[in-house]
Amino acid sequence: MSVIETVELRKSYGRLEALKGVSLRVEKGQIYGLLGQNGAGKTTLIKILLGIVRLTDGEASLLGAPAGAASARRRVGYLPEDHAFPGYHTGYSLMDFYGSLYGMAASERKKRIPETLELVGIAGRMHSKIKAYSKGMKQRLGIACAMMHEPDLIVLDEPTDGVDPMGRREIREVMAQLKARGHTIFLNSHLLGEVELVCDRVAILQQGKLVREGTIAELTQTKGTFVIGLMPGQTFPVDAVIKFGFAVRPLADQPGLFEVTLSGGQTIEPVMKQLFERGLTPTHVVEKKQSLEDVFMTTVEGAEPGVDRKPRRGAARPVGGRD
Ligand SMILES: Nc1ncnc2c1ncn2[C@@H]1O[C@H](COP(=O)(O)OP(=O)(O)OP(=O)(O)O)[C@@H](O)[C@H]1O
Repeated sequence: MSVIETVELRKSYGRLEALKGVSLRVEKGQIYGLLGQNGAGKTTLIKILLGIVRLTDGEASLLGAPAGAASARRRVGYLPEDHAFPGYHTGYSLMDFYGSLYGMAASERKKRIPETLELVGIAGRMHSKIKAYSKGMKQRLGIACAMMHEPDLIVLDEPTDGVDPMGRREIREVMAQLKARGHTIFLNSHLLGEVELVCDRVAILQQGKLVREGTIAELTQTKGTFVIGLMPGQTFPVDAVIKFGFAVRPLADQPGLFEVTLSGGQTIEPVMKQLFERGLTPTHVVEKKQSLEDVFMTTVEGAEPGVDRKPRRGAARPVGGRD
């Protein structure tokens, strides 16, 4: 049984189609990232799963039950985006309040609150007022509230929003610990570097459609593109390599390195042969990997007419090649 499953999920708000047939599946124990530009439909999908809004068509299930069923909702923890906890509460009193909403007994809350706050690293401040907490502490308190009742699935909407790099790393560690304890995490975040570090699988939504889905390794793999560097003072034989049908371009942001792209069943051997025959010494030969940000930008490029995008770093135009 999948933790989350949607099949051809559609949602319209009046004439606006926020989701246009989204099918995805999240398995137990995964950290699953949902990506997309503003307005792509991420929050709508989460709200349907949690029964906050109704789907228009298709199917959505949560922990084996139809989305929104009370039996499944009880087994979910949710950290909404832009939450604002009352500053007069302490971390402890807020969690006590949440625990009572979850229906937890007082004795259970007394045990569970310090344990959970310990796990997210703010147990030492549990009796301080929330108004004195930093943004990172508030986010960690939000995660603690979402996981207090030991849910099977934890839905985190922008958990690292506004948090400094150190705090983000700590939140990543909390997510890794939750995964190790068997929780499934569904993460909605704009911070692609974070997502790349922590997620097992990722889905990219674009204007209500699922346009990419896979493991981080699958999505970031760039088959057939190599980055080659030579000993200082040596010149890369660009023309000779192009003659063999490879595309070559210097990397604008890494002087001395060249990107060589293979096509149609080529291997890198002829390029290496050219280098060795010329007495050149390659000091760097690495098959290129894209960052998740590159994948995301390539995927959504041109999606929003009129948006002025900055050129990506190192995105010089390739020369040569057969395509
Ligand atoms: N209650 C609503 N009524 C009408 N339109 C809505 C409503 N909620 C969302 N929308 C629209 O549906 C589309 C998807 O919105 P949604 O909030 O799901 O996107 P998102 O990917 O979560 O965006 P963001 O990253 O900005 O939070 C947007 O065009 C939005 O304006």
